[in-house]
Amino acid sequence: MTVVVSLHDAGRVHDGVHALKGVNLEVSAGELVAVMGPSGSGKSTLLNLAGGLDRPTSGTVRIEGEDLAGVKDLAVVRRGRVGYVFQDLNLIPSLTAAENVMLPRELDGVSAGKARKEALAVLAELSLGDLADDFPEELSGGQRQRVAIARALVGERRLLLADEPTGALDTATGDGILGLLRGRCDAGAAVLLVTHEPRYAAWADRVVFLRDGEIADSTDVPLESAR
Ligand SMILES: Nc1ncnc2c1ncn2[C@@H]1O[C@H](COP(=O)(O)OP(=O)(O)OP(=O)(O)O)[C@@H](O)[C@H]1O
Repeated sequence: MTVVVSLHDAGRVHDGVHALKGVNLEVSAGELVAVMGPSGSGKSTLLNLAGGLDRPTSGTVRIEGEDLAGVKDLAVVRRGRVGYVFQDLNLIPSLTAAENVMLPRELDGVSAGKARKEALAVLAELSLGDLADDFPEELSGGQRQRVAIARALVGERRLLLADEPTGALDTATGDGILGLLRGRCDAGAAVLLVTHEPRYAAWADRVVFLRDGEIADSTDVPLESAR
């Protein structure tokens, strides 16, 4: 299987705090890896490095074989290859749901017409088709969460990163989101999912446990689990 993202001995120091220490991790196409661990163990830092939102202070991060240390503008790598669902939803309040989802594609040079078509298709997949022209403030918390997820999924990105994507959602909707991530994964994406919930980790192929910035354990999830 093609390795989509790899961290080699990757570390990140924030103001003297070792948020991540010498982490080695590879996620291949078709693989969903759940990242678990106590608060402050480095889960978000790991996701930020894997997605090129932040650079390591030691070690190497590669996305589809490309060493990010040699990339001047990480935004280009992110927009084209990485979908990221943030903990805070980060929707732009002055744009409709569809426009929020279209934005990363338009920034990539896709025409407005094509970007809208893609956005409407993903929104429909997330049962948000009727709300495409609503603004974030007109949506419920759960609906906003799903729009943020639609924005991460649009455009066939090879690497999807989700930081507690089910946080504001009820169990049924959360299961729906996991099903979607799993579907993208089975279609060839690599997915890294931070979650505190074992029921969601059961959808993963592998669970990585972080403690004090290090991988304390890594376990393959048996196929007969919740999936
Ligand atoms: N920008 C920053 N500046 C200073 N310290 C930071 C920064 N980001 C993270 N840290 C520190 O790095 C460590 C790891 O943080 P991180 O957010 O990655 O953990 P986490 O496992 O995602 O936590 P949580 O589950 O609470 O979100 C913590 O000690 C945190 O205080």
